[in-house]
Amino acid sequence: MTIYNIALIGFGGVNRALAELIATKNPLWERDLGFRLNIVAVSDLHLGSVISPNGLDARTLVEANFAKGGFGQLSGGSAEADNETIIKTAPADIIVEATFTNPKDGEPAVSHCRWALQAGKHVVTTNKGPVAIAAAELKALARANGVHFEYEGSVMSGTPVIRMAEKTLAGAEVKGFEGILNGTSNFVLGRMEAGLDFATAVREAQALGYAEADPTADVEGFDVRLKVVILANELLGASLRPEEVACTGISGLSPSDIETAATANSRWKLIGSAVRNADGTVTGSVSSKQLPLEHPLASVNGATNAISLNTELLGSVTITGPGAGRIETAYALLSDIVAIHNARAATATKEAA
Ligand SMILES: NC(=O)c1ccc[n+]([C@@H]2O[C@H](COP(=O)([O-])OP(=O)(O)OC[C@H]3O[C@@H](n4cnc5c(N)ncnc54)[C@H](O)[C@@H]3O)[C@@H](O)[C@H]2O)c1
Ligand SMILES: N[C@@H](CCO)C(=O)O
Repeated sequence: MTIYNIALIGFGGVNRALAELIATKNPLWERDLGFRLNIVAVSDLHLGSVISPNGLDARTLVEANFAKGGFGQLSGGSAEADNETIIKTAPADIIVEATFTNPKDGEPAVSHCRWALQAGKHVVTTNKGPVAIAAAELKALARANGVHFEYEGSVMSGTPVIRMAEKTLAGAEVKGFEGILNGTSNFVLGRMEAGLDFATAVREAQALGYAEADPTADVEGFDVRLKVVILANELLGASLRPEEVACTGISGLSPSDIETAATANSRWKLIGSAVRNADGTVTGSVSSKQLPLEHPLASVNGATNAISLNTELLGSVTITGPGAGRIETAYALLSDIVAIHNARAATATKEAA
């Protein structure tokens, strides 16, 4: 049986949910997936950092109500978040990066990923910053160091879209996509349709763990812009940068806009899309659109996301599922670890043959 030692960078909603899953699901994973996870280090800006080479008890981590700097009370702990030391020196096979998404330059998460890959450690992340801004560099670094850089949860949380499009739809020739790629804004639009004001609806999305640390990114479309860049670069072979994608959000929509759309049998949706043009270039955009009720994306509600991939051989293929949420996103991290485990097993089999 394989044990993967993991270090959690950031201990907010998503990584805490992963620890919660580890506390209850390790026996199941051991039986069904062939590995278990052991948390050997955690670092969080608010709580501090801790290294325990033999492993920390996941349940204690989740249940203890640590105050600011609280990891300082643990054996091997410090009240300061020393990410660099943790990433470089903790005896971890996999670094799990789930700090806040910085839509401007991806930092400090880009550095976290770089340090880990240079140290020969796999990286799994739900953080959109490093993927949208530095994927090419980080993938090259991973290859050079014989490790993996995996980021399924950076788009549509645990709903498989990146791996599904790349592996299961290989050869179908994706030509473009359009989708609802932000759970918070979709949830907020639905709550406004139910009569709530914008600010209350955003607060609800925050309480449910859908929103970014700064929800401006959700409602102004910046979060979707990162996801459009990630998918365009990954699936359409583009090398877009976020500032090249035109972007408007939902904050300009008033209750009367929402009402007018309903009267016209339509609904507002924040749509992210990209298309490969005839000359081979790729154009991406993010904007709120009034969709007729019969449009396939009009009936996608709450924090659910959906994406329609336009393919040469199959026509339109639509994937729908959770686009945000703590456990849903922690599942994406697990799916990345499963991918690493399966790739290692395949290499071992090849080498043995
Ligand atoms: N919550 C979701 O539904 C969801 C879905 C997909 C992707 N994501 C992404 O996953 C990441 C984590 O999301 P979350 O919901 O857990 O966010 P969160 O705000 O709940 O947690 C982030 C944690 O990171 C810590 N942190 C911030 N900067 C740090 C630093 N420099 N060093 C160490 N710790 C630091 C914060 O103290 C906080 O505890 C974000 O990048 C987010 O965009 C979240
Ligand atoms: N804040 C994001 C999280 C998922 O990336 C959303 O609401 O979709």
